[in-house]
Amino acid sequence: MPAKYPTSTANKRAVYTIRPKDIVEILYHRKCDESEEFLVRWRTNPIYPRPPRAVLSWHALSELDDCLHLVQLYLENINASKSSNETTTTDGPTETSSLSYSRKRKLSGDQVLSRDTANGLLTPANSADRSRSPSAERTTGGSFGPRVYNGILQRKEGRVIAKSVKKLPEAAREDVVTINSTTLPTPTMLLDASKAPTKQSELAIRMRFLELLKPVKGVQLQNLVDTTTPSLNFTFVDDYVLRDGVDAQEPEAYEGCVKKCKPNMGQNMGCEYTQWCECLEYAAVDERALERKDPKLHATYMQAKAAGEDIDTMGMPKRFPYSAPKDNRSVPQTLGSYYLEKREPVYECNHNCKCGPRCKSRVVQKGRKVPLTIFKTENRGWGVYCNEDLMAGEFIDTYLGEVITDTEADRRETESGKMKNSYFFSLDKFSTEHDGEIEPEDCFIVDGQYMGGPTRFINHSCEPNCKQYVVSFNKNDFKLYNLAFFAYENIRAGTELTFDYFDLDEVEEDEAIRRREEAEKDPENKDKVRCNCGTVKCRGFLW
Ligand SMILES: C[S@@+](CC[C@H](N)C(=O)[O-])C[C@H]1O[C@@H](n2cnc3c(N)ncnc32)[C@H](O)[C@@H]1O
Repeated sequence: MPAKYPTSTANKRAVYTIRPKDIVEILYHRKCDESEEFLVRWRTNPIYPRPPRAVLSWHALSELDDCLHLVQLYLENINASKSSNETTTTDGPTETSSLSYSRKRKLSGDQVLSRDTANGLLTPANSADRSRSPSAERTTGGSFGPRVYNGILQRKEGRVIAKSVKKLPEAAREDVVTINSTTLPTPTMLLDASKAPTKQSELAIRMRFLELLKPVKGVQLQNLVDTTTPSLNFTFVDDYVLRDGVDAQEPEAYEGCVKKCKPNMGQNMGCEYTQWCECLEYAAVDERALERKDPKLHATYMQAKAAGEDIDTMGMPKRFPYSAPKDNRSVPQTLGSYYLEKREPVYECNHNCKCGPRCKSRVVQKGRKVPLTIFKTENRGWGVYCNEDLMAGEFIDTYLGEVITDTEADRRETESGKMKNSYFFSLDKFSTEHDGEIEPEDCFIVDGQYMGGPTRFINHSCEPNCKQYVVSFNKNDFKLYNLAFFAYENIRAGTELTFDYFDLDEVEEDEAIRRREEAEKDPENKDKVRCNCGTVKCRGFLW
């Protein structure tokens, strides 16, 4: 291991908390005096690239409290190098997916730092000898980076820096390892690091994630597979986070049902008569009821529908999206089978409506009611299951995240690189590509990578048990609406929840096998992300 000096400063150092913005990366770790320490590469001032501004220095875990996400990234790197010869799965925050309608998932690999291992010149294992002799360093060839040392930290101009090795007593300097910092960590260092303990840091990371998860009621974390934790570089949110260029109507401006709907209509469930409810103006027409009620209008409607023409359906009977609430509250309201199959947008009532809070057209807006667990899968990173049985049509939760413009989405995709997964979900249900009126480039995109809810951990399956639906509380806003997951079949408690990221129509088994075999044979596909959904209808690859 590198230098023995000066572990005695550990207590003094512990008062400092290091700022993430001062760190380029964490390079290496070791166990020292029973605690795990990390070798940090500092962001150096280009004008003073050498000490006293430290380039590299060792830090106790307690000093890295604000940088645990960087420690986590480092540990993922170590694990990836450990298992580089094994089959790896893309996992956690470092991967991506994309969801839904037209925007294709792009993705990719992870944020594991790639290194030019061929250039690894010095290793800590043998550096003790070399470290005492600058000439040893020279024999490694190449240009020399500043020395690596256990600097004594001091505070200066609001940042933590280390004193130059030259300021150490002569005797102590002898013990300081000197290596070329530009080529770290070497493969041997990584190998050594892979053997050093990580229990304390893993526990600290786990505790930090549980803190992040605490405000998310009814969601637990479970890992029976390994010691990892979902990315700390993630914020749980309970609503969309609107970014530049995305504007939402004020809820006061939503158009509600105000003319005939009343809280005490029919069975005291609010909107009772579908042809009167203004919120259902664009909802699916109940064709059988229309035929019964007005055969002439029905014929006109059917003709217009067959010709693909727009027709004003206000005043026609519509299909309610949800089953009626039961007195027995243990029976949830469910999405009707018509909507479940046809995937037509669901329009819920809003707070400007006169129907009141008990109205049966209010389900998604009341939020998640089912308890979920984010759990580690064997080969698909983190996934989600529900702790209770779900009925077909039961609402699970919405997909949340930052809502961004198409231009911003392009910028993020470019920035994240060719193989970077995106976690994008396009709000393009009403785009011209889907017979709507919004130009595709004007559609917003939900990016759930760094902000979102538990549904962001739901994995893909080519034969899913859940589906995503468009749910709007504001029938006139075609750009901003909710993406809601509903159970597509009865799902037993503890079964992983999945949906089809590509939202493809059902593919027959033979066709899926044909596609899979074709994809596997194509050498172009060697860099693609393999789908591990394990279903008979698996199409082979995610992207
Ligand atoms: C939206 S995330 C789902 C949560 C993710 N598993 C995690 O650990 O954060 C999508 C990523 O999960 C992984 N994934 C999802 N479904 C998968 C599948 N069927 N097979 C393999 N990997 C899958 C892929 O790495 C994908 O990029």
